[in-house]
Amino acid sequence: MLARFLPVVGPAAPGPRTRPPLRRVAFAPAVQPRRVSCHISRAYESASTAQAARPKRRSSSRQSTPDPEAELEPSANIPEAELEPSANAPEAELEPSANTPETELDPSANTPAAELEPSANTPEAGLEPPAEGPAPPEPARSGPEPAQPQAPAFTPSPEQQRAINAVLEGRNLFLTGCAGTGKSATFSALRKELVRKYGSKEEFERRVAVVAMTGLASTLVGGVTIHSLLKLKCLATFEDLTNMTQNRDVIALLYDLETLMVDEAGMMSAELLQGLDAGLTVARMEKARRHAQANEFNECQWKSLRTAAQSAGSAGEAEAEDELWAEK
Ligand SMILES: Nc1ncnc2c1ncn2[C@@H]1O[C@H](COP(=O)(O)OP(=O)(O)OP(=O)(O)O)[C@@H](O)[C@H]1O
Repeated sequence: MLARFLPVVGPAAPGPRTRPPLRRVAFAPAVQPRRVSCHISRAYESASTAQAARPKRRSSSRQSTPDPEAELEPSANIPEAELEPSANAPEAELEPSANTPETELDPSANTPAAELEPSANTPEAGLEPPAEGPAPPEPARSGPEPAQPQAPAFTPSPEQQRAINAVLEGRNLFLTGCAGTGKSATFSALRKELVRKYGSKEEFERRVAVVAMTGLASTLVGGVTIHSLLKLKCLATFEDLTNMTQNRDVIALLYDLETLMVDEAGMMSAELLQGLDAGLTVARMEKARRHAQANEFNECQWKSLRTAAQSAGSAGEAEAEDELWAEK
């Protein structure tokens, strides 16, 4: 097998056999991309662990259960029939007239198992039956609601903060890193920072577009798919992309855009990237054209004002304006 990887350099040279050095194939890119790494804090771990281990509500009414594991996860270890004492018996044993088909039974006697036992807080149904009498005291509910463990506020690591600052300063950023290094967390933190920067949701949506390559990913990052943003079909052809740059709605949308956040940008095809670039270029050109038009408009206004002043006979004012005009 090793021979397959030895470089073939021609016929073997006579003389002492020296093993040529093996060539190393480097898979790492020439330019090492900036990586974002993070350290999951202890507080975060303990919070999530506490949430996972939090016993379910009904375990309070089953404190006499000897098995501690069963107390934590009753549904995992105990069959559903054993959860309620009255449910131990099969349905046929619950009612003397069990042989009768269910449809023919008295409704009160033929209630399904979940309805028979109002106290059966089955997790599947999650039913809270109407209280038919005075409710038994429940120590867990009588006091104040126990505080739910919450995930601690996200504190970006220095690397993550550097990435966020770069975008806030208006620089282009390509964020990459291994799985679980905190890219998505940085993405969300950056989104929050931009919402804070623009003050309102409307302004944020006008200035920032958050897109992803798939519908699910776009939902997770609180954005839309890039195809939806650019009004493209799923499998956009080159012609579609060209048409997109002439779509006034799309250009109007890109016109005000200051930041484009793309999740999983590596999934973007070269054509799509090119189309996006073309759309943004057209939008920028349109902006420059309108700006120039606005300046022209100002000049026109200035001229008409000057003409109006002259016709009004205020020669002094007109001369002053002439001087100003000459300065311009
Ligand atoms: N600064 C931080 N402090 C505490 N926890 C963090 C921090 N950054 C990331 N995490 C946590 O690390 C875990 C992985 O982060 P994240 O999902 O953002 O990684 P990722 O690089 O996007 O991973 P993947 O490439 O698999 O999507 C998450 O549980 C996240 O909450």
